[in-house]
Amino acid sequence: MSVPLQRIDCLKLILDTPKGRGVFAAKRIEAGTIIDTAPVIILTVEEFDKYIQHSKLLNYSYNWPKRCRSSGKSVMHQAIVLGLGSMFNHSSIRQNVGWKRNLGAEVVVYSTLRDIEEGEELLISYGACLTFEDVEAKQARSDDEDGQDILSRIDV
Ligand SMILES: C[S@@+](CC[C@H](N)C(=O)[O-])C[C@H]1O[C@@H](n2cnc3c(N)ncnc32)[C@H](O)[C@@H]1O
Repeated sequence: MSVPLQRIDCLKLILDTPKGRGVFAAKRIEAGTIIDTAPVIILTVEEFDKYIQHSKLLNYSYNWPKRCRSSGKSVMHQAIVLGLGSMFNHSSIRQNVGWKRNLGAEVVVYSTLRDIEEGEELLISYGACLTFEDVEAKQARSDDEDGQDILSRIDV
């Protein structure tokens, strides 16, 4: 069995964003473009519970459903995504890259959800359960508080 590995070459890694390292477009990328195909390392439940969840690698793991050989039931595992897949930052409102697990090939395929302009960050959604404070949510809250502050000073 072989898996085609696709990655576009017009990307750059910026090291010092407010979210740490992040992937940016070095030129315009059209909607529907495959950005990367990232192989994963699937962890056993024990490996994750005993070691990985207590380490930095927790921040680089994805839920990975796997069929149990004996029961035939699907059991949720965790997988570490290799390469570029681990460098995409999260946005709840500005995500421009979608991702899909290919369970058989043990890869995650990332593709653009819309046209992305040169200089834009490539952002995915990690879902609702974040293990860190989202800088965008923090920014939105402080913008909101500034608005409330201005309103409270207006005499009506
Ligand atoms: C998969 S890594 C992404 C690459 C990471 N920035 C790095 O330098 O290794 C996930 C980590 O990036 C950071 N991160 C991603 N999205 C973020 C966001 N919206 N707000 C704050 N930190 C974010 C968090 O530290 C998170 O644990």
